[in-house]
Amino acid sequence: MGTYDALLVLSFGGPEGPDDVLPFLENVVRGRGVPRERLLQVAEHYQGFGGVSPINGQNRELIEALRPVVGVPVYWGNRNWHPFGEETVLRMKDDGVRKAAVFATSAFAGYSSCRQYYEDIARISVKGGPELVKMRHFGEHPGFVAAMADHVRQALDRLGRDDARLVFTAHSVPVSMARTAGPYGGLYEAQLRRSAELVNAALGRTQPWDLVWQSRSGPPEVPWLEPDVCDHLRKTDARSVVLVPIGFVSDHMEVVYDLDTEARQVATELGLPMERAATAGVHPAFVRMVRELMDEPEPQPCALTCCPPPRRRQV
Ligand SMILES: CC1=C(CCC(=O)O)c2cc3nc(cc4[nH]c(cc5[nH]c(cc1n2)c(C)c5CCC(=O)O)c(CCC(=O)O)c4C)C(CCC(=O)O)=C3C
Ligand SMILES: [Fe+2]
Repeated sequence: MGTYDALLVLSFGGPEGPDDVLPFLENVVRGRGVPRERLLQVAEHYQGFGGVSPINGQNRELIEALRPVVGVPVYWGNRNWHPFGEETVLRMKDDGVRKAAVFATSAFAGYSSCRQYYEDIARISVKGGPELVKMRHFGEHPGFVAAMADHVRQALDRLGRDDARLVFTAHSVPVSMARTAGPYGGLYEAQLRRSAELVNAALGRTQPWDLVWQSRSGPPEVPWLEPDVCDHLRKTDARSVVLVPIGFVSDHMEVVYDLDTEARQVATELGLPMERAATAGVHPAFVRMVRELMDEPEPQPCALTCCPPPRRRQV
């Protein structure tokens, strides 16, 4: 059994009831200069779903699917909500785990999607506890691509039209963060484009596709990646659309609110036929990919200079 004696699924975390919502959001934006109005607005998105983010259920399902496949104990820890990574690592230490593979539930390069997970690992690591080895980016891995391609195919079938345009979406980030992603910059967007191209190719499609952004936050004067998915739907000349949330590995709040609620409403207003492809979730090819990542030679950690944290406004 490889070099790892456990797997740690390291994720974002999400609220599990109405009273969790604000404390969770405060954890997310601690020291990040997200305006209070945005926070309250996002709180409403969560309250619309009974204060429960789908992300925890998705992670529980993923972990159950991983257990029989990875052959070592699987642990779960989050950055922003219970079970916190800090507590999980103490449990791993008690259990005598020596060296754990860390699967961060985020596929691409960038501060929010990669560096911040290294920061989590540094923060939660304890003396005498397990060594935590973060697996590499996987957005271009054949397992991720196969899972997404399958889900796009299913969405195309549901749509039942031959004029569909694939509109890939990912979480917007500040332009400054996109510029400094990866060792040479621009890697978040570059990896997303390659991943989208691979999914398109796996489907045998040669039609053009789009990559657009969603879920922007931050103060309005700070530029974030554009166009926003809803603006894009208003402008597109496509006759029908499949939204493909390539930037997310499971159907969490950004997907069920920003796509299935907001973007859906725009499409309905426009009379634009639209389906949303499922995220990778617990697709068998995606689950197998995690095992394959664990069997690879131990990855070199990203250089400390890549994907630097954004400069924060003083608060
Ligand atoms: C690139 C990226 C991913 C994709 C990679 C990955 O999947 O990791 C991602 C995922 C997620 N983001 C999530 C939730 C939130 N993100 C926020 C804020 C922000 N995200 C950012 C970026 C990203 N975020 C950024 C640059 C900010 C601005 C503040 C900051 O610089 O940090 C805020 C604060 C409110 C708001 O501003 O919207 C919330 C609540 C959830 C959980 C959803 C659930 O509960 O189901 C998930 C999976
Ligand atoms: Fe986010």
